[in-house]
Amino acid sequence: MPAPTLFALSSGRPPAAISVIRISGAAAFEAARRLSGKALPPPRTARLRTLRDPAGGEALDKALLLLFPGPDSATGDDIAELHLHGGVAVVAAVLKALDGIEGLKAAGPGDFTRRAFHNGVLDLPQVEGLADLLAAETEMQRRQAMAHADGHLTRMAEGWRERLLDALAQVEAGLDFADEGDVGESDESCANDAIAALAAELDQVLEAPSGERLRDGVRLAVTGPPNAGKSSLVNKLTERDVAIVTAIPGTTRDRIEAHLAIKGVPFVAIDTAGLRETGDVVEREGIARARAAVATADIVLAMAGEDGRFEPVETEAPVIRVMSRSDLSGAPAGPDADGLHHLSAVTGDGLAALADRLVEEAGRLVGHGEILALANDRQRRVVSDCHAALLEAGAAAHDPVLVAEHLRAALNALGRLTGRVGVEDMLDALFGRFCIGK
Ligand SMILES: Nc1nc2c(ncn2[C@@H]2O[C@H](COP(=O)(O)OP(=O)(O)OP(=O)(O)O)[C@@H](O)[C@H]2O)c(=O)[nH]1
Ligand SMILES: [K+]
Ligand SMILES: [Mg+2]
Repeated sequence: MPAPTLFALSSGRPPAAISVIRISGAAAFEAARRLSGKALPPPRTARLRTLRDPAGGEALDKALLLLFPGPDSATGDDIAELHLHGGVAVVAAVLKALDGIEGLKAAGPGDFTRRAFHNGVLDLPQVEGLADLLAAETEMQRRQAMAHADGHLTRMAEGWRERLLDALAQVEAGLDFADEGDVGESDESCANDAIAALAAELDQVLEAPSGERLRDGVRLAVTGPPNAGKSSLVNKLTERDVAIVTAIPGTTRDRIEAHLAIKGVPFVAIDTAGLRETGDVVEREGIARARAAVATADIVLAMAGEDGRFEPVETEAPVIRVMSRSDLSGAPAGPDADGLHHLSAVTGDGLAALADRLVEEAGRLVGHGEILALANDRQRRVVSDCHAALLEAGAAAHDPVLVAEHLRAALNALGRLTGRVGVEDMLDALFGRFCIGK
């Protein structure tokens, strides 16, 4: 059965100056012809047309009509695009008219991208990159996502695949000629070198940060005794009033998370309850949550209390020690010889130095602006499977039959990376990340 022709509003929610409706599939051009009632414009050339309801002939809007013939289109199918006046009723009327055309069906979230995947226009890392691009909020996220949507990992994986196929061909040639003395010998040792080299390369890729943290934000927990100035600092860093600040110790009870970007690096700042002994059950729960936030943070900002003392911090994450109120203490703002950051949440002095330090610490998790090979944990898992299979192939070097088997397992892992094999179970979740009309 041929896939239905899908339509959807691809631009944002009306009212807007302009709204774009996309129709994708074998019946797209016929639907456009029925709406516009005239000869279709040449491909990729916009023409002004009066759109009419094919059912009653009523004029619905004057719109631009654009056609993108498959397979060189965003979905690989024929696509017709209608650029309408973005009024609520205009868009609703055109969508209703499309719904009335036989063979057309309203698209669900990610349906167009799913079509592009099935038509081979995009592979899985590109689809993931596209989803990340639509969600990107900071400059570093945008650059990373765009590189992946553009095929950064796809090209790397293609190179790995070719090298694996080469090695496999050499090993198999060795097997075929095994009864003819030492014909396959040199091929085999060539293959073993190639396998070792690729394993070393994948090892480096796996060692480097993956884009997971870049996507979700580096988790930055702020901890310390009551009145240390934690909430004041979080408000200052995020340039918003996210947390209540008062002179009363024990003001913050709950954990408060706020997103912010420093030099394009995404962070999630977590304000927490001040650490102290207390009989108050609510505050005690807040302090337990504070400790949990610190234990799972990527970076911890430990702030000194008003007496200048630090509470012990239990975490594996790097800890940056901060002393606030430099405006009162007169301490020079910025890091001192011990790496202790003096700053003022009132004047903002010392904040830039702290921001630089945070970006530097975050580099180990999100890189320093270079495009990361792996964008997420799924990609990391399959590359790790591929790497493990290569190590097994290396360990089995004495037995070409086993080597070939492990190389096939490595190829299978690469197939899962690009979406050529065995990924059906994760596709629904992935396409569900898109909006309708994408
Ligand atoms: N002068 C000055 N006052 C500050 C500074 N930072 C915080 N304060 C004041 O110190 C008091 C406590 O600040 P908060 O930000 O509420 O401290 P906290 O650590 O969040 O306190 P709890 O939530 O109660 O644990 C408030 O009155 C702030 O205005 C600073 O850098 N300079
Ligand atoms: K307080
Ligand atoms: Mg607070």
